[in-house]
Parts: sequence; structure tokens; C-alpha cells
Amino acid sequence: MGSVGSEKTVTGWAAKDASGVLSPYTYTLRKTGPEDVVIKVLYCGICHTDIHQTKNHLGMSKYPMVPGHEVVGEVVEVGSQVSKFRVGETVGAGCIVGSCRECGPCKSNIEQYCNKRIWSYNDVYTDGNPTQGGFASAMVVDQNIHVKTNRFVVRIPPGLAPEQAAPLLCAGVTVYSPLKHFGLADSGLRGGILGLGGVGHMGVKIAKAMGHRVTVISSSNKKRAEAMDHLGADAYLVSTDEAQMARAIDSLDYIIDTVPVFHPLEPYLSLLKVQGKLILMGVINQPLQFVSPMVILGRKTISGSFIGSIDETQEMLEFCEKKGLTSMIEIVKLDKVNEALERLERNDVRYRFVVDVAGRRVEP
Ligand SMILES: NC(=O)C1=CN([C@@H]2O[C@H](COP(=O)(O)OP(=O)(O)OC[C@H]3O[C@@H](n4cnc5c(N)ncnc54)[C@H](OP(=O)(O)O)[C@@H]3O)[C@@H](O)[C@H]2O)C=CC1
Ligand SMILES: O=C/C=C/c1ccc(O)c(O)c1
Ligand SMILES: [Zn+2]
Ligand SMILES: [Zn+2]
Repeated sequence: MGSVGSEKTVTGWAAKDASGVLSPYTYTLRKTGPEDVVIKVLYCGICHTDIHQTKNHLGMSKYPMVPGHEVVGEVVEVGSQVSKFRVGETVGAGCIVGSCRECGPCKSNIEQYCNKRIWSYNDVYTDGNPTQGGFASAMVVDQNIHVKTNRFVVRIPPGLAPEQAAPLLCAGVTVYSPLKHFGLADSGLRGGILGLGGVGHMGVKIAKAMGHRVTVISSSNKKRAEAMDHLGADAYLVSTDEAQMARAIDSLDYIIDTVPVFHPLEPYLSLLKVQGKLILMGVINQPLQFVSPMVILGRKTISGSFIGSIDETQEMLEFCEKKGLTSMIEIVKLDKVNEALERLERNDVRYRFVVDVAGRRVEP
């Protein structure tokens, strides 16, 4: 990389078309602005959204696209006005790298809901250049000196290993934020996690750490032993088993639905108690259906939630450090990223791939 104030040439792994296959791609990072932090990427988690984006599931993909939004790295350079971060610190970046700073959500510190949000990849930055994500040697991220709290860079607490922290930056905060926002952080609640993948497994861990009784609702029996023995779930339902599902009717205060493909909502609405909440997380570009009595007759809520704010991300990282929470990860080298993406799409990962971008890990 170059020196302060110059453009830096980096190599990332980019999708060139909707096949979603990544290959090396060299591009330049913007000059380090006064409010910018340059991050040498160490680890980056693979989220199912990376598949949606690289394969153009939403019809808005632009190529070449370097995905990756669960980024942990080391600060290697700071802009002239940056005082919150120092060279050598371990930091994180997530889904969003910019927002307007002026709208209601920005002023209320829920900048993820800003209509002018800038995505960390597959978007255009304020300088007119494409944004590129974390499957690359480095990123430049605005840390926004105009707000008291950090944006869009978070500090990784010393008690969290960098590779462990990566999945928290999207999967972790995606479950933490709605539990807090919807008043579901009190102990003793009965929660359901639908879909035991990257987001779902963090859902089990975070909900358990909040003192909930957690039921995993999965499409198969394959993950039962791990869910119960290693993740700490209290119960496990196979969604296709009608007898099991019938026995669990009216039992849950909330369900966090992480399924990334079309699925009917009625079976899950039935599992909710009166006033229960179904919180949609999966990005599904198809109308979902339910009949209105399913919500009317129990005053039930169907809602959605998008990641979490930077403040919540920092809070969640500290919560995970304090509670000793870890993610369950499989580390892969960057040149194996395509195999990892294929396996993720086939539902063959326990439970999050993390790419060792800097090649820190020695093969066993
Ligand atoms: N709202 C937000 O802010 C965020 C949304 N997302 C979205 O949430 C969804 C889940 O993300 P993530 O946890 O990374 O995904 P994963 O692929 O890791 O997990 C999804 C889980 O859903 C279940 N599933 C059921 N049917 C299918 C299917 N046909 N294909 C694949 N999985 C299936 C599987 O669990 P099981 O085996 O138990 O059935 C699977 O493990 C994605 O749509 C992603 O884009 C992600 C992050 C933030
Ligand atoms: O993984 C993070 C992004 C999630 C996301 C949620 C909703 C949506 O419409 C997206 O395009 C992405
Ligand atoms: Zn994500
Ligand atoms: Zn805004």
C-alpha cells in the first residue's frame, strides 16, 4: 500500500458477473481523507447476503463486485482529523460505510435506516467510485468525526479474538438489535430461531445469554445434536414434522426468521403466543403470504429488522466479550472462498465461514 494521502492499490476477490464466482481483481482505494481510517483486512465472515449480492438475487448487482461485510482488521493509517482510532488497533466494519448525517434516522443514531445509506460494497461512494468490501487486502472507511460515537468503524474489544469477532459484525448485531428494540431482551422469554445458519446460530447464543429459553426451528434433524449440546438450545423442532410443530403451538414470545428463501409464514405464526412477534431477517425477493386471522386473532406482529446501528454494534461486541460469547466458525483461506460460497449456498457450514484474508493461519 502507498503512503498517507496517496491512492492505494489493493487486490480483492471480485464477482465479475451473476455466476457469483470470485477471482482476483486489482483496484485503487481513495486517498485517505481527514476522517478516514485505512484498515488492513485480517478476517472477513461470509454472510448469505454475499450470495444474494454476487448472484444478483435482488436485480441490483454491479460488477466487478468485491463482497464481504464482516470485516476485522488492523488500523494502518488514520486521516489528519481522526482522534478515536490509532494505528495498530483492531477494528471492525460492517454493512454500511456512509449515511447522510442529516435525516431522522441519522440524527437518532439508527443510521442503518438512512435512505442515503452507502453499502460497503455494490454501491457508489461520495467520490463517485464503487465501494468494495472485505475480501480484499485493505479498505478505507469513514469514521465520521462529527458524531460523538464511532461511525462506521467499531473497536474490537481485547477479549474477543479477531476471527471470532468477524461474524458478530453482521450476524451478531442482526439478532442483538431487534431483541433490544422490540423489548425482547428480558430474561425468561421463550424465543424461536428459524433457520440455524450464520445469523441463526448467533441468535441462539445471544438469546441464551439474555436468559431466554430458546427453540431452534430447522428444516432437518441434522443440526439437532449441535444445537442442543454445543450452542445451548433448549428445544429443537423440525419444521416439516407436523406432530412436533402442533405440540409447540402458542408457545413462543418471538421468532427470529433467518430463512433466505420463500417459505410460508403460517406455521410459524401458529407457534407464537398471543402478542408474539415474528421478526423477518431473510432477504427474499418474492411476496410472502399469510391469512389475516393468523395475526388478528392473537394480536401478533410481523416485522423486520436490518442489521443494527454502529452504536448497537459496539454495545453488542462488548456484550459478547462480557458474556464470553464466541461464534462457531470454519476458517478458510481467500483462495478457497468460492468453495466456501458454494458450501454456504448448499447449507453445508457449521455455522459461519470466516476468510483468513491476510493469510495469518498456518494450515494444520
Ligand atoms: N436483515 C438483516 O439485517 C440481515 C439479513 N440477512 C439475511 O438473512 C438470511 C440468512 O443469512 P445467513 O444466516 O447468513 O444465511 P445461512 O445460509 O447461514 O443460514 C440460513 C439458514 O436458513 C435455513 N434454510 C432453509 N431453507 C434454506 C434454503 N433453501 N437454502 C439455504 N438455507 C435454508 C438453513 O437452516 P436449517 O438447516 O436450520 O433449516 C440455513 O442454515 C439471508 O437472506 C441474509 O441475506 C443476513 C444478515 C443481516
Ligand atoms: O447482510 C446484511 C444485509 C442485509 C440486507 C437486508 C435487507 C436488504 O434488502 C438487503 O439488500 C440486505
Ligand atoms: Zn450480512
Ligand atoms: Zn441519513
